[in-house]
Amino acid sequence: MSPHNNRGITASAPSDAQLMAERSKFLKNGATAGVTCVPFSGGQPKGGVDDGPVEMVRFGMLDQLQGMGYAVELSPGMDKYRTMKPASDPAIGVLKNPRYVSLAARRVAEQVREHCAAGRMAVTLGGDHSIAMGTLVGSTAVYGDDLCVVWVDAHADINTPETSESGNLHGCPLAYILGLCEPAAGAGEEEDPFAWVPAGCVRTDRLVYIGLRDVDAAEKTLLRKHGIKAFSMHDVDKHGIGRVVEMALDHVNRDRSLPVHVSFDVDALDPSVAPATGTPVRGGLTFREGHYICEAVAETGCLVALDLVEVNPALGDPESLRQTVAVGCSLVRCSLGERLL
Ligand SMILES: NC(=[NH2+])NCCC[C@H](N)C(=O)O
Ligand SMILES: [Mn+2]
Ligand SMILES: [Mn+2]
Repeated sequence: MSPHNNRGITASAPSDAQLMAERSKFLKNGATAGVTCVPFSGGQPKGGVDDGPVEMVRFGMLDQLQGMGYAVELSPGMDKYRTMKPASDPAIGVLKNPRYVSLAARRVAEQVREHCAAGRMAVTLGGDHSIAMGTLVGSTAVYGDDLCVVWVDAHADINTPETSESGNLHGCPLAYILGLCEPAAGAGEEEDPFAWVPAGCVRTDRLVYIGLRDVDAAEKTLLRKHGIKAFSMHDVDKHGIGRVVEMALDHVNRDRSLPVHVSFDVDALDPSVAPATGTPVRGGLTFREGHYICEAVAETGCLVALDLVEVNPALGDPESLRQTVAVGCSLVRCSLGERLL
């Protein structure tokens, strides 16, 4: 192809970076990915999910983003997430590792806030899903309650300390974010390590779920009580993923004029597609359905933050690990604008 147009003026093709900058409506530095790796497993009992980010990076995640034309700005000090575990962290009620989860999420919040404030696309690699408490505090600190959340998951992760049966905080982040938790009466940081989370920083009408199929009874009650929109796998079967994503975005962001944060739990995918994860549930999204969600959100130009969580390289054989890490990387690439054609 000739670089000259018919007026004889040299027209240079726009660079990938220019294309991306035009495509992201809210990012002043949309050609930079602000990546935060969070090797953290304290929100659930299985070891190994803390190796998720390292494995994704080893698989080439950052090089792949650079190959797409992104500059990568990596948050420093990821090893600190492993060493910041308090010496003593007894359960508070049913909640396990509450102080550790709180410390880690608080640090995530600061690192994500910095990326968002600099106008970068904030990409957070987990780690278990409790870290989304941090990512959402970070993104809403910059975008306020305009921020829309698309939560892609087999689970609703909306248990309160009162409703959680497991005591695992990766099942609770949205309850804190939406402000559904009773403040521990008169409690300071010691009784309520999550007092720093701005309750209600995400509005219940700006949250939408895709992929649900394992929701606790008390969580169903909460979803109904607060009128939170959710598209289960039943809805995906009924309408098809194309229609579901359109309806989901119409619900939170009808005019596609608000910033969007996608929190993608890899267990939303069917275990045949993403086997290496701590709480797999059969009957999940296909490979294409998962990618379609990411591509369709990318096309809106509204994405400002993405979490990719719950990849656990310790679970399953080497092929399960490879497959899950690879799919994690490709979901991130699609979300950041990789196109099939
Ligand atoms: N992020 C996840 N994988 N969450 C699973 C949560 C499972 C269950 N609802 C619980 O609260 O323990
Ligand atoms: Mn899940
Ligand atoms: Mn989850």
